[in-house]
Amino acid sequence: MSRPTSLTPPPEAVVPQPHPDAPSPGTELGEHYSDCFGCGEAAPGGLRLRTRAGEGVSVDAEFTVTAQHQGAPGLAHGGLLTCAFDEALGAIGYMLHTTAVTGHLETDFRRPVPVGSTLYIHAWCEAVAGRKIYSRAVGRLDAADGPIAVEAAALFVSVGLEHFVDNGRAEEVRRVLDNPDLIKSGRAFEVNP
Ligand SMILES: CCCCCCCCCCCCCCCC(=O)SCCNC(=O)CCNC(=O)[C@H](O)C(C)(C)COP(=O)(O)OP(=O)(O)OC[C@H]1O[C@@H](n2cnc3c(N)ncnc32)[C@H](O)[C@@H]1OP(=O)(O)O
Repeated sequence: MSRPTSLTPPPEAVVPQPHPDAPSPGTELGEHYSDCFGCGEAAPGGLRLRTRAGEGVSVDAEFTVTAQHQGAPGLAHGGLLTCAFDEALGAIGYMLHTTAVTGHLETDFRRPVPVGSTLYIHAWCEAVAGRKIYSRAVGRLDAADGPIAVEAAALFVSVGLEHFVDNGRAEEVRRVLDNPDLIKSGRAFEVNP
């Protein structure tokens, strides 16, 4: 048996079912916040991840690597690839109807990801223990059944709206509270000032 880590679900963890109000498989999840670097349309140079609800507690996402995402010439920066996985893994919260933030995230880079390629990410929840959500993801090059380029494992922690209101910079928080449309509706996040 391998050594337990912070990514090892505790014995009391359960395999979750999708929330009864979770979006059905194939539903486009859209951006969760217009300025989000991972999914927002308004974020300059952002990843613009496109995410759909998957089967069970899972999501599928696509990320096309542009010249703005380079680390080495013509190759994606590893940190930005990790960002794409953070975003996809975070979207699992929609399937559980909770808002969760990353506590711990590990990424394994298996092959280089060239500019112009599209990473097909499948992310799923393995277990939930109280507020702790244990998830994994795999990213394949240029097709849903393409070669594996990146794998990730994460622990997310469910938080309330106050996490964002209390910790975010006041001007952005105020802007969102004044215009809840900036946080997309029809998702797990409800902004009720
Ligand atoms: C204006 C309104 C707008 C609203 C708009 C909403 C927008 C919705 C946006 C969503 C966004 C998603 C975007 C992508 C995902 C990010 O990128 S999120 C950004 C990156 N992550 C962060 O900034 C999180 C920073 N960390 C924290 O805030 C706090 O450490 C946490 C994670 C909330 C936990 O703190 P806490 O709530 O005080 O809870 P705590 O008791 O410490 O931990 C709870 C449990 O988790 C365990 N745990 C916590 N961290 C770890 C860790 N790193 N390793 C192992 N175990 C851990 C603890 O041991 C504990 O276990 P138990 O004792 O229950 O067994």
